[in-house]
Amino acid sequence: LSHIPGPFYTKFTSLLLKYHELRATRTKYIHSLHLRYGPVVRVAPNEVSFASREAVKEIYCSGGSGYDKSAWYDLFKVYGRRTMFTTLNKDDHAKRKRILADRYANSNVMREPSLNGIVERAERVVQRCVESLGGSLDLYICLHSYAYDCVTHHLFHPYGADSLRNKQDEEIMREVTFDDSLQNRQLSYYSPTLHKAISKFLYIWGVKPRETPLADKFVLDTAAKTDAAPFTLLNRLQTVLSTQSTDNNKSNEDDNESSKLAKIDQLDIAAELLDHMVAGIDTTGDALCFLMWELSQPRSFRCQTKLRQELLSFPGEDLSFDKLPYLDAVVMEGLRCFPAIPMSLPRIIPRDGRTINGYYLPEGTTVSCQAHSVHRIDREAWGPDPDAFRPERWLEKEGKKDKENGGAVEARKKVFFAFANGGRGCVGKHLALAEMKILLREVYSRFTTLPDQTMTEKDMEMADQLISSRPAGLKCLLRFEPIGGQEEVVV
Ligand code: HEM
Repeated sequence: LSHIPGPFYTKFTSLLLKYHELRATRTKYIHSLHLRYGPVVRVAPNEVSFASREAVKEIYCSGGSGYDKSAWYDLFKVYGRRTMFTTLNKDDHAKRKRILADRYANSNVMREPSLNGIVERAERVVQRCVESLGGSLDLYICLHSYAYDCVTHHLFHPYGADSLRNKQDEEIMREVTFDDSLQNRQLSYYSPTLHKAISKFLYIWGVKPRETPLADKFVLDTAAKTDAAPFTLLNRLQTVLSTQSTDNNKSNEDDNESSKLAKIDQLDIAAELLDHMVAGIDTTGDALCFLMWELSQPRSFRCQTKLRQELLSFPGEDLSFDKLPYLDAVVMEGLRCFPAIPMSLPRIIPRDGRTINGYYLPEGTTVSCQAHSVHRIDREAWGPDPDAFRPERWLEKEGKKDKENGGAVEARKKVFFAFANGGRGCVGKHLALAEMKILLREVYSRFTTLPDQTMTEKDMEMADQLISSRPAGLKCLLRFEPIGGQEEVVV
């Protein structure tokens, strides 16, 4: 890869990259290389990072699902099983996705029983805000509880969690959210032998493996239920399992639709559900946390006020959000500036190699895009102020040049990478967006939010985890002021 732009040492070694991975600063390091070398940069002898429209399209969307995932995803196996997320090749992935994608379709998420569960949980957050009046509220905890309760509602209803009110459920959320296994898991990936040899010492040094016994047990127990609500993923997976057993009793000639799907057993069901539960907690929790922190800064008061004005002009019942374009713009801009998964999503160059952005890459090269850079480097899409939080960029009228590119906002949406892109993009996107919009509507139509004075910018710096990113201080204290005085807050 020596013909590709990048620091000279990356021709010979990946040590600096690994150092940044261990320090939880990989995303920022790669971004600094993009700022210096442009949209294509060699980051290790066998790895290239891209930050361009063309690369996103080729790596993640060509042939529908883009290139196969790299073996790095083995780190995320659950109960020793591969899930949809950890499946490396696209055919197996497509089989699993066919089973469950309809549970995440917008039409299923926007159904009343699904949506009402989210609204109920958002009201519990408002209750917490009310209780905090006169002091501050740790939104980091509160929003992770909200995300946990919402996602388990969608996966398991009526067996979803209630961590916003129940301490035992909160313990499960904390176990997942405060996981500190980054370094341990990286070492097990890069050097399994060394990892095995020194694993006991690692524990003594505080470099712990991922351990979530409470969450594991909760999901194993709940996944065995056979009477979950029709809109849930558990219901869908149990139905497939029972159809599969019936089909096994029929002759081969009778083989039907289920043969096109991956075969699953009870442990696969639990693994898939645990994966989705974990995928739905930190992502939505952190995305909302960074966004509400930004809205609470003096520099963004203008946006907070504009959002409130819109919410108060269309109060209440309409849950489709059609009449709330500024809310949509705030959420999009939040996910652009603070994507919960800001880092590289590694894929492998297929047989015979490929050319991306004019550079030939041989088979087996690791390639990736990271949302943090894709959302900033392309000045044509983002303009001269990519680091500014400016929701209006999602509402701007088209200029002449934009028209040629298919419209300013439409063009921007094509580069938007917070949920990745193509057939392996985020299946929970509609659920996440509904959770975010409902929560912001419930909070900002009642309160002004301000940062607590004990908080520092450092507390809210982006700290990489294995796949997502969280505030470095593991807290986000905000103060809530009722817009019409204390007695006006109606939950
Ligand atoms: C703001 C919130 C969220 C963001 C930013 C987000 C982002 C992403 C991204 C970038 C990916 C691709 C990862 C990769 O290629 O390695 C992904 C995949 C995935 N997400 Fe999300 N996600 C969010 C919320 C959710 C929620 C609520 C769920 C609910 C269950 C979910 C479930 C999944 C699953 C199962 C996959 C794997 C999809 C596949 O491999 O086909 N996500 N997400």
